[in-house]
Amino acid sequence: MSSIVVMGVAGCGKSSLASAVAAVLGWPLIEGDEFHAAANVAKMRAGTPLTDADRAGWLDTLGTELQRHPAGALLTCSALKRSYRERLRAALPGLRFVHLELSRAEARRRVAQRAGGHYFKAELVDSQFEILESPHGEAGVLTIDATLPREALVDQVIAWNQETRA
Ligand SMILES: Nc1ncnc2c1ncn2[C@@H]1O[C@H](COP(=O)(O)OP(=O)(O)OP(=O)(O)O)[C@@H](O)[C@H]1O
Ligand SMILES: O=C(O)[C@H](O)[C@@H](O)[C@H](O)[C@H](O)CO
Repeated sequence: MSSIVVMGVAGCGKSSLASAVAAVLGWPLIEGDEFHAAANVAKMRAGTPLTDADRAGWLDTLGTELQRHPAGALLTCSALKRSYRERLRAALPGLRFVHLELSRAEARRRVAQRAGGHYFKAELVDSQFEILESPHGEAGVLTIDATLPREALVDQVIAWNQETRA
């Protein structure tokens, strides 16, 4: 089992890191945000955080996507709660997670800067931190400082992948 989920709050750099790692490894990239139901996107656009029930179907869809790539894939998914990660692990036992750790202030700054037409608004950032359960201590987890330059993040993930790949 080799797939990796790049997780963390909005703005932590999941897409940026996962696409770079996918390119190095030659693995497909699954952009989790592309699989939200339209109702979820509308909710976030309106500034309302998603609930566990809103995320359940989304996580199941992502589990199915992971199963379609048995040779390994990179998935971006906030995966903020332990129960969300367990739901993904249920689809793919042994799934590994890279947690991009970022302060609330920096997450707010990045999301506000990106704002434009993006559906995820800066005022939703607090709600991400309110439910975040650190994956520290769970099996198959690498936690990294999301403020490092992207090249340093990529190097850490590539080295860890080699050490931990089954
Ligand atoms: N290592 C980094 N250092 C500084 N800025 C970064 C880094 N990685 C990403 N960024 C910037 O942070 C912002 C968010 O990046 P990105 O879209 O990759 O995050 P994300 O976690 O996928 O966000 P979301 O889940 O909200 O889509 C972008 O403006 C990006 O340029
Ligand atoms: O679980 C969630 O609340 C969502 O996945 C969010 O994290 C957003 O989709 C994403 O960050 C948008 O930029």
